[in-house]
Amino acid sequence: MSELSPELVASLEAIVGKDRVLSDADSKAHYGGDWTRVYRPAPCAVVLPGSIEQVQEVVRLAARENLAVVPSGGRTGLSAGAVAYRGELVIALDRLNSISDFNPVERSVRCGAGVITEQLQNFAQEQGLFYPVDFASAGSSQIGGNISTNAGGIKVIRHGMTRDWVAGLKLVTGTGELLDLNRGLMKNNAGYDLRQLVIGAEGTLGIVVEATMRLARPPQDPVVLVLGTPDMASVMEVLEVYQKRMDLQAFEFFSELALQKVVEHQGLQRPFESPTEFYALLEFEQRSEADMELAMELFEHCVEQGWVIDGVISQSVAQAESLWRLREDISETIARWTPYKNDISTTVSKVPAFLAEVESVVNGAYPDFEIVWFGHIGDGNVHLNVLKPDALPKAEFQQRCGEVSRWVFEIVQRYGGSVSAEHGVGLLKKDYLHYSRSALEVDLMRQIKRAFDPAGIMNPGKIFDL
Ligand SMILES: O=C(O)CC[C@@H](O)C(=O)O
Ligand SMILES: [Zn+2]
Repeated sequence: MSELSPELVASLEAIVGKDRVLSDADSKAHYGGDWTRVYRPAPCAVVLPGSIEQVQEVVRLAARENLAVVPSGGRTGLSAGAVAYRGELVIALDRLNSISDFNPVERSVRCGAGVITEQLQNFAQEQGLFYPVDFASAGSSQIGGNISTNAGGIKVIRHGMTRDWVAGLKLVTGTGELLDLNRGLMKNNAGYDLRQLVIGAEGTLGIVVEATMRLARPPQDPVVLVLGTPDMASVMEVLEVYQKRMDLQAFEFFSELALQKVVEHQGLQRPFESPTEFYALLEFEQRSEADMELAMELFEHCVEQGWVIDGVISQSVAQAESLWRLREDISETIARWTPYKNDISTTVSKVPAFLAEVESVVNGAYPDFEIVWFGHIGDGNVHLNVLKPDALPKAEFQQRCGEVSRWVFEIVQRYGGSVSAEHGVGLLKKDYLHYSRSALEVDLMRQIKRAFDPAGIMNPGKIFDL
């Protein structure tokens, strides 16, 4: 359905208010898409409910009318999980953006689905606490969307994914009922943990409307090291050496090409003069002088072994932040080349062999394309971005990369890895799901979806087809 009938518009307006149903072209393009930029947004309309009850009423109406809905948060997703591409109704959660019920004993806080990640991070800081899930899009992404994609980011090695911080959540199912899952309990073995099913379900089971999020103690003075390494195998040696002796907050990596792009387009300084194939970025807490001494001792050991060629260590919080930009700004910087994205993972110990195989396949397959490597190597997760040459039409580029993807995913499958480590499946990785999940698993997912959403109206076509 590309346009809503006047009767449906009137029914929706009666629920959410007259100016909260949008059907102009700009609003449809804005709320109907995400950062994937592969699919053209084509919703029938956008509604902005102001309460949980209104979300329920809109979903009940949609179920009666057999109208598909797409929940929309900060729309920073990279797998088209929040793209309305075939006349769906977009339900944008922006107005459910209040933070309440802070509980210092539990170290938890209640967030509407539309609370921006950074808003929660700032709130935690005001209470002397810390919300540790962090990534470059934290200024736009919303808690409901983070939960629906189980967002990861740059501190997973230390603090885990969004899943680890959700103490409870409320979900509006495909029939418009409200589930209150786990209610903030630390221990609750009374049956299946439906909360965990909803986390990462990409809106296919219902709409997350509220969550109780846990907070952590803030880390002490963060120190950042950027180390230049001759190859990927050395990056992994460095990881092993540091992890054996220190509790790392982060262990990220990026290639020389990624660094060149970021330095050129963001006006940043190189960390040091000598270029190396790859760079590792480590963060640790400095609790005492001994931490710094240990970090330096390990650095010297890595240099002696030939795993590190050069390095820099932050001397202030400001310097730590500017070193982080070398890694965090990569995704946004390369967006101008409409890259073909892979977000693949395997278990950490298999990473060196896994990456060697992936590297040889992509280098052979894309002799004429620029390939940018970066990611959360300490979690076994790399982002492999292939940049589109300006002269090549988008469709042809996507098709060529899609063919190579199959070879990459065959390697992923052999290594028992994942075709989507943190960005989700959405529309973008749907055809490749079987490389990571068995037919039985996908069939069980379908049955679970039917139980939550019998009419099949919740973000249909995402992850798998019914
Ligand atoms: O753009 C990408 O491929 C990755 C984006 C994000 O997950 C990151 O780690 O920066
Ligand atoms: Zn990432």
